[in-house]
Amino acid sequence: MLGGAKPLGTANSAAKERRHILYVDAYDSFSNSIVGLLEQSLGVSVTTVRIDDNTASENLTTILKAFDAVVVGPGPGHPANPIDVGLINQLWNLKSEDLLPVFGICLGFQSLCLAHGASIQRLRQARHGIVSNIFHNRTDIFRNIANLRATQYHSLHAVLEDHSSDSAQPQWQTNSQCPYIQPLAWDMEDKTNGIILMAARHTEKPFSGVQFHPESICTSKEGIELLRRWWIQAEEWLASRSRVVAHDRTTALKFISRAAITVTVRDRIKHKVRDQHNSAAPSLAKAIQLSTGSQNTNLQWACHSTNHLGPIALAESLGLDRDEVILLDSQNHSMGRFSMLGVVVPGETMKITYRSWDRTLRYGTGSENEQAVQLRSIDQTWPIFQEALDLHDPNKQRQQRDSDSKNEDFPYDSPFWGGLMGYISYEAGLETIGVEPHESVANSSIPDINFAFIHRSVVVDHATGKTYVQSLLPNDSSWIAQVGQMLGSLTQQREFASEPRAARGNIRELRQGLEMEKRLSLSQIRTPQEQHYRNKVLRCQDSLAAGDSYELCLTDETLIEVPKIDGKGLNAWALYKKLRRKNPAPYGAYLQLSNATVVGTSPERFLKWDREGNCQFRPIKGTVKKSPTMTREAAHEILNSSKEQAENLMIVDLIRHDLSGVIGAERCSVPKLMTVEEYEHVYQLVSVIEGQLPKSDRDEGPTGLDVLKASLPPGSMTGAPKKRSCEILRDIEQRPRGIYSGVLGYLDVGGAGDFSVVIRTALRDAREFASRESTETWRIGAGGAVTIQSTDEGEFLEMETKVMTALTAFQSK
Ligand SMILES: C=C(O[C@@H]1C=C(C(=O)O)C=C[C@H]1O)C(=O)O
Ligand SMILES: NC(=O)CC[C@H](N)C(=O)O
Repeated sequence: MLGGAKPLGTANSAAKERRHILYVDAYDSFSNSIVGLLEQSLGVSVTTVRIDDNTASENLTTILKAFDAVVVGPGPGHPANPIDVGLINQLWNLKSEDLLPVFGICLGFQSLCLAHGASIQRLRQARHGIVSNIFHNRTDIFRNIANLRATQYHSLHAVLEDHSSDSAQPQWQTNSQCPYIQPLAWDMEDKTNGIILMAARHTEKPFSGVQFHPESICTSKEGIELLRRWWIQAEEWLASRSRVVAHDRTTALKFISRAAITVTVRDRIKHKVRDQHNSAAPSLAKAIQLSTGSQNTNLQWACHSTNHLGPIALAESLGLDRDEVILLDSQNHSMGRFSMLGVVVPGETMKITYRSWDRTLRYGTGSENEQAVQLRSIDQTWPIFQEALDLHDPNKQRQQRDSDSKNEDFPYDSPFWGGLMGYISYEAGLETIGVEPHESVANSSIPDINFAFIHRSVVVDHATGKTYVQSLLPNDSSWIAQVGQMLGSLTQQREFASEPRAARGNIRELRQGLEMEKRLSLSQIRTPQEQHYRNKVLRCQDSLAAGDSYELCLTDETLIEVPKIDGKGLNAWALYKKLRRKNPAPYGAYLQLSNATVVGTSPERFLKWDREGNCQFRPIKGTVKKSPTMTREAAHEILNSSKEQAENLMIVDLIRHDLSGVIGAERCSVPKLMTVEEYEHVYQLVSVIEGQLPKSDRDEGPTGLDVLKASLPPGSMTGAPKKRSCEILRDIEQRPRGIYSGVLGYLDVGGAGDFSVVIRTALRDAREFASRESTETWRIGAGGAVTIQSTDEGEFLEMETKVMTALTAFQSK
């Protein structure tokens, strides 16, 4: 595993001017981790440039004058394809006076070999997320390196001598086909592929590289050592040439697109301030605040011991099940602690939606006062949300009011005090990474961001049996008292369950249930057609074999047509109650908001952060269906196989990259790598990636929302590298995913947040519902990660297993 990397020669280099490395990013999902590793272990400063930055490409030699060395990163595609490597090719032809050390990783390494006579061929079986021993002769960058185990993510490999690739003997000398490329390491363990070139150097120029990934969480710490060896060599070369680096870097930086430069946290902060000046954020955030009729927000709250009263009974007693509402329901599951009810007050609660398709932000407390604002891009929405949260932050408000009331306490054990609740769709995520959605998204009326600003909330702590009733509205103590009374009587009722009341409740429930079952017995379920799905799996594998992706999370949609009776549809609340019974999960969700109905039981946390800035991702990758013959031990064995572990590892590395891009790689850790968790119908392989936001004022440093927006769409639903994988999936799936594959949760005014991945969830579109007379349509998305080791049949069965977890609610008894 990758340990904490210490800067090289700290004492000496502190006195010296920091060296500068230019990192060339080929749109990989591991780049930020590489940048972090370089900064940490070499004590250098890194600037990123993208392969397709035209201005940078035109001015590359000027840019290079401000750098000591270049690292060319991994990426999707083929080194012979100009689009996949962009400006990388220019590096191999630098004039002698412009020459500088270049280190290539994976695609960058292949490009180096290709430019010097090697042929690039497909592996017989691609190696994605595979960890193996690297065989080397302890020279050059491998000097003093003993056992190096390293992760590989490649479909292609460099062949230095055609016709001898089946040779079982590693070569260490140059050959006539590649007279300048000297091999330095090989993979000797792969029976299918034979020996594979793992590292090489140029014999005359300061170019070298590796085929594996030094930054992967599963690469041993010798990976860092190797980079240090390269760096020692690079510095020696620089000293021998007396190469002078331009001190004034402004000219060079002028030619690099700013979108790519912002890798370090420090740069991000500067950008953030600029973003906010540009946007319409302050006025919209103010409008949200003024919708309450007051400039001031106060957090009022009460805490009750409710003896483990669930949020369902509570919602029903408050009549919330009949209208718009958001319930985040952890069901007292071993993996979840809190349940929360966001109260949507008809005509009063501010709803904020954004559609990626037409880039329109809408907000208002009802359709009659809804405002529409045309935005340039989704980037402009985040400062609005952040500003609205900040305006309502009770701690900030208190500081502004008077500094003497510091002892006034807030319910710190409650993770949500109020704020934004709702979801962000998959297509909204696509917009954040610059991927066009499938064109049919234009037909959907479901917003891509769908939030309500929740002033009134109830939070149940299942661990302590306490319930918090909270309001951010001015003078709302009577509501708090009223809910308190309700809680009191519900708790009492449960303790001394008076027969007649319980019976009455049961009769209503029974009637509701019977009616639902009758409709469901008449419903039609259309699951994806097996052969179609299997063909799509094979198409995914074609892309994997070509080197365009390392893993693709393929998905499809199951449609359930339910007959309407007297124009009325299925009772979504009753459906949710049935689903949570059939498939208990820590991220149960019921949401009825702005044209969307969500009924879900997701097992997967996307991202949570607390008010102290501790962030946590919990990606799931690796699924085994439970059955009478599938014992826990057997499931463990399957989930420990190379196929499942590779699948999970790729996503862990991808999420480390996403998180590192915001908080810096040195703040990220992986406390849990590939542990098996048991759910109602499946075993899952789960990892935990954590990070700490830098301690700074929220106005300056990155916030949890910054981490969220930089990590969309969720990596476990895309595959890696994210951008190219999403493009491939769009073309294969031929449909928008909508809310499925998005994230759902809350942004708390106190600074916390928690979002699940929207899976194992049924969805209904209110406009579509209204447009049809006799039936309504529910949709359940499901899929799974396709890797080179998948079988099309296995993937189809896995998709079916996942659909079933949510489909159980639609099956009539
Ligand atoms: C795609 C789904 O699930 C995702 C894929 C998983 C996998 O490939 O094992 C596991 C959990 C989710 O991240 C789904 O449930 O529809
Ligand atoms: N990780 C990489 O850079 C992969 C390089 C290339 N696309 C391959 O698959 O071989």
